[in-house]
Formats: sequence, C-alpha cells, structure tokens
Amino acid sequence: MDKRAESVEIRSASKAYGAVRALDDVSLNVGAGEFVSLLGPSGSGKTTLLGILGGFILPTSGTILFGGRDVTYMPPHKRDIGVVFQNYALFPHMSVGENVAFPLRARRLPKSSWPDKVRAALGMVGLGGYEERGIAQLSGGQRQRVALARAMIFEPRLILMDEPLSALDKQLRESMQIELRALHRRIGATIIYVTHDQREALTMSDRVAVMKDGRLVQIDVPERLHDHPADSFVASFIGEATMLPVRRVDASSVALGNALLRSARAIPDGDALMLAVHSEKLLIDDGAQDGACNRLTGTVTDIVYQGESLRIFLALADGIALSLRQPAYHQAYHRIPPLGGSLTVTLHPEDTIVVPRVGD
Ligand SMILES: Nc1ncnc2c1ncn2[C@@H]1O[C@H](COP(=O)(O)OP(=O)(O)OP(=O)(O)O)[C@@H](O)[C@H]1O
Repeated sequence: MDKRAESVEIRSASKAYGAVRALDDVSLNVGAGEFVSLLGPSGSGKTTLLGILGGFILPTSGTILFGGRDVTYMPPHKRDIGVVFQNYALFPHMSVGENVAFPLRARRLPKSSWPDKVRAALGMVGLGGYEERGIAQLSGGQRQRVALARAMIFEPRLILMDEPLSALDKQLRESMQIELRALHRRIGATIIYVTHDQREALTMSDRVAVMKDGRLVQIDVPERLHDHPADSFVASFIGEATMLPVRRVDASSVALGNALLRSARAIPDGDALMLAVHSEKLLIDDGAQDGACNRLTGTVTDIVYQGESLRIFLALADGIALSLRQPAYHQAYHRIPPLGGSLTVTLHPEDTIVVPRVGD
C-alpha cells in the first residue's frame, strides 16, 4: 500500500432526511491512491456521500472505514483529509501564503516549518512566488489553485473534491482537468471527486461511480462505463448516444424498426430493451469495413458544423433518427451527400450496445 494514500471503504451507507432518502444503501471500496469520481445528475446523492466521508454529515446507517479504521463518527478535523469545494472558501483578507498555511496553523505546526511547506504546495499548483499576493488580485483559476494548495499542504492521504472546477470557463476547466490528473499522479493521494460532468469524470478518473436517486448504479473504469453501460440510464448519461427501443430476436440479434442488427455482446433478457448508438461508432460505409458490420441506410436530414467535427443527422426508412460524427477535414466533405441524399452507415457488432430500459 502506498504510504501517502488511504483506502476508503463505504459499507451500506444510507442517509434519510425525513421521507427523502438522499443516500440509499451505498457500498463502495476505493483503493489507496485511486482517483474515483462520483457522477450523477442533480439530487443523486453525490454531495451527501462526500459529506459523510468528510464527517460533515452523519449517516443514518452504515460504516465508513479509512485504511481499515472505523471513522463513521470521527469529527472532520480528526480525519486528516484535504477538502476542496466549488466556492474555494478562501479568506479574502489574507494573502495567498496565509491562506495556504491555514491548515498548518489549525494543526499547530511550528511556524518555522510553514514557509517551506507553503512554497512547496504553491509550486505544486504552478503558483510559485505568489505568497504575498492578495486573493482579490487572482483570477478564478488561480484561486482554485490556491484552494488546491491549501488542501494539499499537510500532505493528506485522502482528498475530497466537490465540483471544484465548475465555476471556471470551459477552456480553463479542461486544462485544470489535465493538471489535476498529473497532480494526482505526483502526490499519490486517494482522491474522491464529485461532478455532474461526465466528460470531466471520464478524463480524470481511474474509476467512475454513477449515482442515481441516492443509489450507486455502476462503478467501472471509464472505457467500460462508456462502452459497457449497465442500463439505459448509464448509457444515456455517458457519452453521446442515441437511445432507440429495440426488440430481442435471439441471443445475438435485435430488431430496430425494419432492420435486423447483430450484436457480439449478450443481449439481455426481457422486453424493455434499448439500443445505445454512440455517434462516433457509426461509420460511413466506404466498402472498407468488416463484412460482419450492421448496415443502416437513411436520408441525410441535417449537417451541423461544430468546429472539429461535423454531426450528420439521418432518418431511416421507418422514420428512426440517428446521428454520426465525422472529423471535419477536407476529404470528409466528399463522403457526405447533400441534404436529402442517401447515406449508408455501419455499426460493428462489437459496438452494438443493447441495455435494459430503466425509468429516468
Ligand atoms: N439537508 C437536507 N435536508 C433535506 N434534504 C436534503 C438535504 N441535503 C440533501 N437533501 C436531498 O437529498 C438528495 C440528494 O442531495 P445531494 O445534495 O446529495 O445530491 P447531489 O447529487 O450532490 O446534487 P447536486 O449535484 O445538485 O449537488 C436530494 O433530493 C436533496 O434534495
């Protein structure tokens, strides 16, 4: 086990607020040094679970273990965890250095040890030399880095983050995501990260835990979550999928309207099935594709230019609508018929994802 990281075990944690079950029997193990995101729509219980891990919320039932120790009723300041929230919670009247040193003061570490630790923590987040600056003189991204440095200064073995990047603009958020990944690799601490942004979760995490209505629906590495969703909720929440009702024909094929599609995956039993068609998995049929591919022909109803890619909307003969993406490079344009033209696309059986339909 990495000495700098703490494993986390959540056993059957529940939290009720009167009749509302904010968290409903969630069990989850996070390995020492792992980066796990809690992902779900608003109200799915992410913040409640993070609050229970931080000790700010007491569970109604269940047990929390850090490195095998029961911390369920331990107060927050004794848990030795770093915490970063969306609104930074920096002290505006203190300098950057004073803000970052705050946890050392709270822990009563000798003052002589502060400057080196502050310098190291600020260096870690790319703000070396900013000790004397005032908080008001910083940009949003810099403030978020100060909050990160403050959470890391006492080298916590576990860091909890609740939507720490959501106040930043898209470009800064994406570059901070890459930085956080690298930072995690450098410091080796366990990170549990709350977000409702699926791309953010896929970008940074070792594993992503998808939550809905206070329950854990699926936890997996990003690729498996994206390509092997457990049900239609996960499939529609992760990636860019068109969800279409299909009928089971046999163990390896389904009917989509008039078309028969083969799947290399086991088709679930039951009547309520959905096909999740990821737009990047539909390819324009140029004769080069595997003969085993499913083929669908439709009429082009719209072509949307989105910078790096084109999104092409198709209507199949029975009215079913699909969309695919093409990278926007010069030669791609020759392959796309004009509006109203006919286009055949392929979907490999390995990419033919059929999931049980669940209510939203
Ligand atoms: N203090 C509270 N009192 C009553 N109900 C609460 C309280 N805190 C949370 N809830 C309810 O518990 C459920 C889960 O809330 P929670 O904040 O954990 O969700 P979330 O996934 O973090 O949502 P968001 O992304 O909007 O922050 C919601 O239905 C919410 O209304």
